[in-house]
Amino acid sequence: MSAALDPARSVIPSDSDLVRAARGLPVSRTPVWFMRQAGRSLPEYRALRAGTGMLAACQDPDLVTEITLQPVRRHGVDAAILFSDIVLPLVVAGVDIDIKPGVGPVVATPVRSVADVDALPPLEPERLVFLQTAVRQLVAELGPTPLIGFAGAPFTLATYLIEGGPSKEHARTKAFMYAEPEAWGRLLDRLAISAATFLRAQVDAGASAVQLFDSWAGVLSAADYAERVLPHSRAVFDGLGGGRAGEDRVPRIHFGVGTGELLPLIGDAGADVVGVDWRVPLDEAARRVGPDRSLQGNLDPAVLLADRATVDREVSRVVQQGRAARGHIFNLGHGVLPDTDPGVLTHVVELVHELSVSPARPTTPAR
Ligand SMILES: Cc1c2[nH]c(c1CCC(=O)O)Cc1[nH]c(c(CCC(=O)O)c1C)Cc1[nH]c(c(CCC(=O)O)c1C)Cc1[nH]c(c(C)c1CCC(=O)O)C2
Repeated sequence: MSAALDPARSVIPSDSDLVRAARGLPVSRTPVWFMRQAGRSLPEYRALRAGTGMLAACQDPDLVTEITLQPVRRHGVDAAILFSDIVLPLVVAGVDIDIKPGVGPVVATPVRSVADVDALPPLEPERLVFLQTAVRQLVAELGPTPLIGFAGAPFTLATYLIEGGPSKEHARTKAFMYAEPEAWGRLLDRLAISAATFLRAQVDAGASAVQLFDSWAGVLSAADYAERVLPHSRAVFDGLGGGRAGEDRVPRIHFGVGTGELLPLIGDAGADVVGVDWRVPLDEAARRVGPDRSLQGNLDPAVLLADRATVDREVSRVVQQGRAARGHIFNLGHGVLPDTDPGVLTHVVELVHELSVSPARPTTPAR
C-alpha cells in the first residue's frame, strides 16, 4: 500500500522518510523508489501512452500526473518522480529534439561550433506553466508522499546536443570540450541556467526533493570532471537558491553512472545525497563520499531479472551496506529495465521496508 493511502503513516512530505534520510535524520524504515519507476515495465503505462509521443505526453499535465502516480499506487514506493525527460527544457525552449523509441533523444541539428552554442534559445520560465500545473496536481494527489523533481545536468545534456543522439564513447563531446574550452564553458553555462530554471519551477510548485541526473559523467577522468564540469553542476544547485542543507531547502540528489572515481566530487557539487550505481558497494561509497552526505542506490537493475533468491540476497546486501552511510535511500544503480516484472519491484519495496523497520521511529503513533 502506498504511504498516501496508509493512515498509519500520517506525515507531511517535508518530514517523510525520503526527506529525512536525505538530511541524515532517523527514519521509520529505509525509503525506496526506483529510477524509471514510471515507464515501460508497467502495462498501465503502455496502455496510457499508446498513440501519444513521449514528448507530447511529458507536456500534458493530466498525463504527467497519472503516469507519475501509477508506480506509487502499484508499488507503494516512498516517493514519486515527476514523469518528464532530461531533454524537456531544451524541447520547451524550441530546440528540435525527438525521443525515438528504443533509441533515446535525437537532436536534428547537433551543436558543433561556437555559433551553434550562441544560437541555442534560452528557456523562458513562462513556458513551464504545464509543468507547474502537473506538479501542483501531483502534490495534491500524493498527500504525504514526496514528489521528486529532476533535471539533466549540463554535461549529460551537452553529450546529446553535441553527439546528436545517444553515444557510447562520447568522443565528439570530449573533443569539443578539449578543443573549444571557451565554447564548452559557454554551452555548459547555458545548460546550467536552463536546468536551474526547470528545477526552480518544480520546487516553487511544491516538489519535496530534486535529483540532478548527470548520467554520463562517469566517462570523464576526475581531473576533467573537476575542472570542466563540476563548476557548472554546482551552478545548477546554486541557481536553485535556498540556504545550506537543512529545513529551509529541499534536498538535492545528484546521480551518475560509472562515477566510482568521481563520488567525492559529485558530492562537492552541492548534493545532500550522492546516487551510486551498482559498481561500488555502498559501504565503500560512504567512505568515498564522507560523513556529510547521504547515499542513494544501488541494486543492479539486472538482478531484478534473476531468480527470487538472488533478488532477496542482493536487496538485503544493499540494505546492510547502506547502513554505513549517513542516510540511505534505496534505489537501483540505474533505471528499471523495460522487461522487468513489476511484481518483483513491488516485492523489493516490501522487502526493503521489512528489513529496515526501525524501533526508533515507529510507523504507528504511540499511545
Ligand atoms: C539519459 C536520460 C534520458 N532521460 C532521463 C535520463 C537520465 C536518467 C538515466 O540515466 O536514465 C531521465 C528520465 N526519463 C524519464 C524519467 C521519468 C521518471 C522516472 O520514472 O524515473 C526520467 C527521470 C522518462 C522516460 N524517458 C524515456 C522513456 C521511454 C520512452 C517511452 O516510454 O516511449 C521514459 C519512460 C526516453 C528516453 N530518454 C532518454 C533515454 C536514454 C530514453 C530511453 C529511450 C528508449 O529506450 O526508448 C534520455
